[in-house]
Amino acid sequence: MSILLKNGQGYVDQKLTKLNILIENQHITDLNSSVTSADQVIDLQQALVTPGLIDVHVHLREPGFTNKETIKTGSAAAAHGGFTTIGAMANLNPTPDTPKRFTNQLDLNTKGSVKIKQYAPVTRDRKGAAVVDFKALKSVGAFAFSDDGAGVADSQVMFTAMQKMADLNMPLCDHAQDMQLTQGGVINAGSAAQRLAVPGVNKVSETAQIARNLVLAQTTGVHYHVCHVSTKESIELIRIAKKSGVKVTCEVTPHHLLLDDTMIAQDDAQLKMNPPLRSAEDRMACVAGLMDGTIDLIATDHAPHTDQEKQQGFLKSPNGIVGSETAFALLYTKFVKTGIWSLNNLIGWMSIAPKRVFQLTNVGQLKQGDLADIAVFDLNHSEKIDAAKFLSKGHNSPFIGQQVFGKTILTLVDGQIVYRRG
Ligand SMILES: NC(=O)N[C@@H](CC(=O)O)C(=O)O
Ligand SMILES: [Zn+2]
Repeated sequence: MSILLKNGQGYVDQKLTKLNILIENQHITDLNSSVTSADQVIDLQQALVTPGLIDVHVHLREPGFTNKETIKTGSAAAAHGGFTTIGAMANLNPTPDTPKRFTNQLDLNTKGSVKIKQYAPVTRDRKGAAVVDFKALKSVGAFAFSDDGAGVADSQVMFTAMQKMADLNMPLCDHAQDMQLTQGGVINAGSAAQRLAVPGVNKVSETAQIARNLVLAQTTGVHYHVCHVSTKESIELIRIAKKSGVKVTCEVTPHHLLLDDTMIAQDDAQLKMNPPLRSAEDRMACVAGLMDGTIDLIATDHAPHTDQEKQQGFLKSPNGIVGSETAFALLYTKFVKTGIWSLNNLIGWMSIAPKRVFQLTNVGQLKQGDLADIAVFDLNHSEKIDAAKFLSKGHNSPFIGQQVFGKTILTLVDGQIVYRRG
């Protein structure tokens, strides 16, 4: 089976180039082929071709919470967003915390239409008490470890985990949050929380946890990756740590780049997530952190919940918003179309950097000979974000109704079409 993607354009060696991509046996055999026929020929009409996007922070919810999402719907949503590889978090039921459970999880994950890299938790059942058998879980395919959804509270547990992971050369991905300092807050502690009279989450709950973990990471030499960084002070600490040689990397979500708590007008749980939307100053620090290299990559933290759950307001709703199907278009429209970032920057943060930071294998990056993991975007037309078009079960997005450029036209995984715009 061969596919010819003709009349595209994309970045090859940092230069925008015309592309006629020939795909044979799952691989890109030529980026600028002169052949005119293939089993399937698709005219891209000058659309943008990128390496398949990579999202290292996704919640797929299966098993345990399939009313919110399944592996099938979550991976279809990823493909709809141009993602060809995703990192699936371990806050599932059962938690994939033993080799047997982990192997069962990998079996379930084969239902997905994109490549799923599976996280294992740091502690048994993500309870923060006993560490898992890292070596055994690595040997059955864990690509990284995270208790995401909760921070690892106990310093000794974190220290032990980091020591063991350093020996195994595995990344520890930290949902950095001190639950005692969080004190039942539901949105950022600040003017919106005051105005709406709801309990606030003080930003020190994140920053203090990162400070402790950076010290432990420096001592152990582990690759310490901070998930969804959100405060100016956290970013400043990471900047200093990087300069002093700590092996630290971090990610930021689209929503922490696009939204802040000054935009919270009323009690609306589509704006409730963890970490919460911070101040305008924090948001600007996230943008600056990406641009100066302190923040390594963008990850969505796609966290689907049911409509019913999200209709309960700030006090009762669960944390989280969906992100897979809107990330590229929103960021392209807000930052690239306005000239703040180059297209190359955005592709770097959404594909090249995640592959490099996590040393992902079996992932193609738009090079001759690579696996054909490819996304194609329409940069010339704008559309309203419409929840009825989501392939995710979750509709919990604060971006519904926004007019965006950069909708996905086509996504291929190993040369197979996994999404095509109708
Ligand atoms: N990021 C979120 O707001 N929610 C995550 C878990 C979490 O990190 O709290 C979820 O699994 O729903
Ligand atoms: Zn998290």
